[in-house]
Amino acid sequence: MIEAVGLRKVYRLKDREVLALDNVDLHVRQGEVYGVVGQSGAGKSTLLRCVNLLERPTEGSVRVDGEDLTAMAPARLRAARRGIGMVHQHFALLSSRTVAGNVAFPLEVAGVGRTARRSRVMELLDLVGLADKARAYPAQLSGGQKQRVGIARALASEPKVLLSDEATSALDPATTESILELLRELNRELGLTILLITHEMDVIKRICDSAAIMESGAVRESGRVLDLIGTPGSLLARSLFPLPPTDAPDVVALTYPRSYDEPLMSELTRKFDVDVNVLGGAVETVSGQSVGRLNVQIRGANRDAALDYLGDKGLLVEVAA
Ligand SMILES: Nc1ncnc2c1ncn2[C@@H]1O[C@H](COP(=O)(O)OP(=O)(O)OP(=O)(O)O)[C@@H](O)[C@H]1O
Repeated sequence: MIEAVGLRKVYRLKDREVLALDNVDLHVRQGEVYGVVGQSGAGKSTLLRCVNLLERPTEGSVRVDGEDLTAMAPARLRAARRGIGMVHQHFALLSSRTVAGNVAFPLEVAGVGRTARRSRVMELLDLVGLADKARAYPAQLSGGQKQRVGIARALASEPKVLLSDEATSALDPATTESILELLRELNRELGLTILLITHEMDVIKRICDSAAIMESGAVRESGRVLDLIGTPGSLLARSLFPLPPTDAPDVVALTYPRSYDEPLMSELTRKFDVDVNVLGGAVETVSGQSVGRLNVQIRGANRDAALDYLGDKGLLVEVAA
């Protein structure tokens, strides 16, 4: 759905150059929620702006829905951009227009007639749960409601792809949760492909099917979230499920890359006669699977056989050095 290949972006300043993207590839499948995560300055916003060509990459190509945006003349590019919605961190609403007026704005620009516009705006407000706020002004809304307006406006031109630039960073945790829930629903119900950037690991855990970790303009790791969690040495797994340091003896870090029906820990104690003590960690639902990482102390004469057993079951077993 989104195929970016070999993206490089160099910003030329007066006295120096900044390499914001360094040979970045991105493959976002149709109908998935894809998260790009990284610290400030990693190049996430530049990547997002290069995907809809708000920023022209210095090198590389971007295809959205099979069309090469980088090769398009300006008029065709403007038309193609209507198929890509964008949601902003600070909402970017017009304060002098009502909620309905904000959502109607892209429809007006696209030349949609008044009657069709009105019914489309009400449909969109209904979709984001704001049908009763059509006549309110942005200043009368909460942050979460403003973002719902931003999302409705982004969907006005019926895009196939939604780009989200830190859509929840300015919101409190409960509101973040409800906006993420809304994005997930829109993804499922409309088949909308969502590419989001975030600095919050929790966003990846909550709604992303796939993810990329960026650092210094480059992608360090990318793929399906569950696959990455099951990959030895994964940065994503460590970032999603950080383990507190421990100096207790005989501790192993266990990564569960999927749900298990069988009670593995009690099987260990029964089959191998070892003592098992969970010291810390977290197990959470990601893409419908219970996955996580735990620090577990395993002691007894058959410890090595017990660890092999867990490895055979598909757990990642990392023995502290
Ligand atoms: N218009 C610009 N001119 C010059 N340098 C820029 C410009 N935009 C971004 N940069 C630089 O490019 C690098 C990547 O910035 P970018 O904003 O893409 O990172 P980011 O991961 O989105 O960070 P943040 O979350 O803080 O926005 C940084 O070093 C930044 O200073």
